[in-house]
Amino acid sequence: MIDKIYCAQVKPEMEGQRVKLAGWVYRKREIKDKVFIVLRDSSGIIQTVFKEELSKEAYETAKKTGIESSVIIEGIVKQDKRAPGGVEIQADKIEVIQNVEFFPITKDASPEFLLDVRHLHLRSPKVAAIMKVKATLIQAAREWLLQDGWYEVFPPILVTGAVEGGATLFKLKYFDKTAYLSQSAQLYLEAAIFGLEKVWSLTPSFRAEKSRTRRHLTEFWHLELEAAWMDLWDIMKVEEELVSYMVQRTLERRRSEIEMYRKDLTTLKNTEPPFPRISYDEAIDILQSKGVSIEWGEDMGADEERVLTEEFDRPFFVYGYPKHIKAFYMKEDPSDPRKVLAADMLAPEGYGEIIGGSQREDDYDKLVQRILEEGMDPKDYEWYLDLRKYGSVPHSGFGLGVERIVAWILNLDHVRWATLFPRTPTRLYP
Ligand SMILES: NC(=O)C[C@H]([NH3+])C(=O)NS(=O)(=O)OC[C@H]1O[C@@H](n2cnc3c(N)ncnc32)[C@H](O)[C@@H]1O
Ligand SMILES: [Mg+2]
Repeated sequence: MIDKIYCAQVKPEMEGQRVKLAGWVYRKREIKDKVFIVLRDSSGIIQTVFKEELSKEAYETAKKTGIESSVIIEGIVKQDKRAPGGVEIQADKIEVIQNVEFFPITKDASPEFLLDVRHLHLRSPKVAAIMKVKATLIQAAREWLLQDGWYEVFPPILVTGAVEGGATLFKLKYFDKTAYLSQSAQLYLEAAIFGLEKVWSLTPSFRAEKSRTRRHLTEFWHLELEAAWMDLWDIMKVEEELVSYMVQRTLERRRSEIEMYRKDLTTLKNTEPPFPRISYDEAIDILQSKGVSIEWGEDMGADEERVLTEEFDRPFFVYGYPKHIKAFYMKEDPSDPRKVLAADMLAPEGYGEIIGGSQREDDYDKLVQRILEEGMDPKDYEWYLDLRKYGSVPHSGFGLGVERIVAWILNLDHVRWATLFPRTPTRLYP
C-alpha cells in the first residue's frame, strides 16, 4: 500500500507540510499559467494546483491528464479560502497510473444511461455517499441488535416454498428438483427462535415483481427479526427502537452525506419512540376524508400510502389489516376474525411502507386452515407446521427493506439508487 493520506485528512492547519495523495481526477481546469486538478478519493475531494515554477514536468503532465485518470500527487499544503475545505495542494509531482482520454459519463447523462454504466457511476461522490449511508445504517442496526441481545443467523436463499405469495417467486432448477430464491428468511427465523429466542438476519430477498414502481426491486436487502414470546405490540416497540437508533446514529455519523441529498432533516430527527399508531380502519377513514376512493377491505398501494403519509411528519404504524389481503402465516385477531395481528411501518414524505411485520399463527390447525384457504399445499410446509407441533409459542417478527429506508433518509426518487447494482424487471446488467 503506498504511503499516502486521504483528501479529507488534509487540513488548513497543515500549511507548509508535504503530503502524498492518490486518487482520480475528478475535475480539471486550466487558468492562464495554472492547471487545477480536483482529486477525488474515498474520503472526498481536494484541489491541487500545478504551476511551471513549481515543476515544469508536473505542470506539463497535469495539462495532458484526463478526467478519471488514476494519479498519485505530491505537494505542499497551502491555506486558500477559495478552495474546497479552505485548503489546496501546491503540487510539484504527479505520477499518472492510467490516463483516461474520455470518460463516458458527462454532466447531462440520463438516469437510464447512468444505470447502463452503473459500474462507472458508483465512483461519483454522490453515489458513494449513498453507499456510506447504507453501510452506516446497517452498522447501527448491528450495534443495537447486539446490545439488545439478538443473535445473527444465516438462513438459506435456496428454498422450496413461498412466504409472500407464489406469484413473485423466482423458480430455478435444483438438480432433479425445483427450488426458489428466498422472498423472505422469516420461516427459517421462526425455526431458529426455539433455540435462540431472538434472532435476526440480513439477506438478499427476491421478488419477481412486475410492478414498476419507485419502491420495488426484484432483489433487495432485507433485515429481518423474529422473537419468541413477543406479540404484535412487543415487536412494534422493537421496530421503533431499532429504526430510531439506526436513523439517529446515521444522522450523527453521515450528516454531510445526507445533506448532499436533503436540507430539511425534520422527519429524520422526529424518530424518538413511540411512533404514532393508527388502525387500518382509521387509515381508511383518513383516505376517504381526503377524497381517495378506497373501501374497507381493499389493500393500500403506493399511491394510497403516499396520501396517508401526508398526515405525519415521522414514521408511523398502521395495524390491524383485513385478513384476506395479508399473508397466510399471520395470526387472526381474536377480537375480530376479519383482521390479522399485522402492522406495517410507513415512512413519511410519501415513502410509505418500509417495514412489514406481524404476530404469527402459532396454532397448528388454524395455520393448516390458512394454508388451504390460500390455495397452498400443507405438505409443502410440513417442516414449518412442525414448529406448531413441538412446543409452539406466541411469536412475532418483521422485515425492513433496507433500500426503502435509505430512499426515505436520502429523499431518493427511486429505491434503485439505494443499491449497488439495481435489479428490476428491465435491468439485470451490469
Ligand atoms: N420477516 C418478516 O416478517 C418479513 C415478511 N415475511 C415480508 O417479507 N414482508 S413484506 O413482504 O412486507 O416485506 C418486508 C419489507 O421488505 C421490503 N420489500 C418488500 N418487497 C420489496 C421489493 N420488491 N423491493 C424492495 N423492498 C421490498 C419492504 O420494506 C417491506 O416492508
Ligand atoms: Mg408488506
